[in-house]
Amino acid sequence: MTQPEHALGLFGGTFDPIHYGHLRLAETAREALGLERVRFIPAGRPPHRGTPGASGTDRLAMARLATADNPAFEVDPAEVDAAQASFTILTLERLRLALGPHRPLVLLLGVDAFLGLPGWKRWTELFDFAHIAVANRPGYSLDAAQMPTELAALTEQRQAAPNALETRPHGALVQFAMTPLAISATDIRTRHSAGHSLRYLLPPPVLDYISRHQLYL
Ligand SMILES: Nc1ncnc2c1ncn2[C@@H]1O[C@H](COP(=O)(O)OP(=O)(O)OP(=O)(O)O)[C@@H](O)[C@H]1O
Ligand SMILES: O=C(O)c1ccc[n+]([C@@H]2O[C@H](COP(=O)([O-])O)[C@@H](O)[C@H]2O)c1
Repeated sequence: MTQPEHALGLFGGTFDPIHYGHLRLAETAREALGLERVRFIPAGRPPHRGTPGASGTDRLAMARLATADNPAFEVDPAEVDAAQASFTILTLERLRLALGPHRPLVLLLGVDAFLGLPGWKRWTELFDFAHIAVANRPGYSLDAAQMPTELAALTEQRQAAPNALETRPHGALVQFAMTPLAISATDIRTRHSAGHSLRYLLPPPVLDYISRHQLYL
């Protein structure tokens, strides 16, 4: 009999720059959802937003610096290296092909990203490749009454307990609670360009990278 495979967390983002909100989300997901590892996937050309303030190379470098001290974290450069826009469905197709049909894959999203799901390319097919796990974020609510109808319907249909993630490779929707952190990359960029301190919002090696490379001025 084959052993069940451990779940892999997939965490995509523009990470412009990566901050403690991202890192805490990933660490909480790892622990709360029993993930073996979390793979950070910086978007090369993120859909549905303008060109990031830092290049893909810089955002990838910062993600590597931020995650280097956590043995359960890894960084996937594929979206930064790709020529095309970073559509999540294409990334999931690629990873499912590479990792085989049995491994549980868990796409990690903050609730703001989840609320935008109906605008994503082939969004209903995401569940054919992965589970989705949603974290709280200050300022956003998962209240069904405030969701687009199609998202509320999908939530009702797919919602499962976290222990469902290990029992099948894809298809479940779960929520998990992290310590609320009102940190955003937009706020970090704005503070920095105004000459304000970024200390304690992101890891010191990322702070150092931003200053050495004169980003977000
Ligand atoms: N403080 C936070 N708490 C919970 N989730 C977060 C937080 N910051 C980012 N996320 C989640 O991380 C993922 C990547 O987010 P992203 O890289 O766009 O960061 P951001 O801080 O929202 O950036 P920006 O302000 O540039 O939009 C998304 O799923 C988002 O919901
Ligand atoms: O696939 C899509 O259509 C799609 C649309 C918007 C965002 N995404 C992905 O969602 C993740 C978070 O996006 P963002 O803009 O909040 O950093 C990132 O991995 C994006 O590539 C994906």
